[in-house]
Amino acid sequence: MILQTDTLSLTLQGNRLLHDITFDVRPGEVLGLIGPNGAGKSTLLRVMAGLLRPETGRVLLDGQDLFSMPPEQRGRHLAYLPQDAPSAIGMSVWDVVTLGRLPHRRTVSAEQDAAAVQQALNAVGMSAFADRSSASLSGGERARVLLARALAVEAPVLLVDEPVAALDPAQALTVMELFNRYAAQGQAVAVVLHDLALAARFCTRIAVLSEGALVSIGPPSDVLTDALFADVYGVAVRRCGEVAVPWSLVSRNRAL
Ligand SMILES: Nc1ncnc2c1ncn2[C@@H]1O[C@H](COP(=O)(O)OP(=O)(O)OP(=O)(O)O)[C@@H](O)[C@H]1O
Repeated sequence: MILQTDTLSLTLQGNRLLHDITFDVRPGEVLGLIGPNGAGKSTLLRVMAGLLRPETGRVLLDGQDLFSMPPEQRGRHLAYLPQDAPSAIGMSVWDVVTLGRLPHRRTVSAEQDAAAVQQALNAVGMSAFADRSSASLSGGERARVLLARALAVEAPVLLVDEPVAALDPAQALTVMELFNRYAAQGQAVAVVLHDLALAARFCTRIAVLSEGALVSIGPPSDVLTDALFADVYGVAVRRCGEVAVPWSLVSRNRAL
């Protein structure tokens, strides 16, 4: 399924959070959403997930307006991992991941639900933790369980907000490889990232948000230019092979 935004704009409490955003997330791709703190990435993802209505513009899923879809249908088509998912105190890991099956209520068998939960736990390497209380997990373990909850939806479109922020380098690579595998199976993945080396390596295309506007979109090598780093982040980079490493502040005032 293809998820498109059409001239989205949103102002909340006098702040213009999104301005005239038109782009799409296509089946078979991992689209990286990057940009400075406060650029509007999470807000955009929430609108794309149908959780926040845009002031103007539309979100279309295979051409159908997302906000006119019954919530359970929308929930089966779109899986969303928020940046700050609350901890489910007292629930087991298995039960937390099972929450991802709620949109399928009464449409599939209990065995199918259990198989999806098991597969999601396997995918993030957390099946050995199934019976543990979610309250007892480390930060990185909790992040992987919450990702498993989104994977358990088995949705054709996956929207994930900073899924690797709490992960060590090996786990971060594992998760990015997982997104590439999902995309190779035909799913559309949109992922908010701050790690630009991971974005360059694993994303099919990168969309750059700055101050609520989409300032660039395309393949990583076209988008991640020295000018982009200077203009959007206020940093100069050093290049180590294909990887651009933030190296110095172009303007200390701008970057702060
Ligand atoms: N309900 C709201 N009312 C007013 N302003 C808001 C609201 N929600 C978010 N904002 C503001 O909108 C801007 C964008 O927030 P958002 O969380 O989308 O940024 P982000 O790009 O995801 O940032 P980060 O990289 O720090 O997570 C921020 O300046 C934030 O303070």
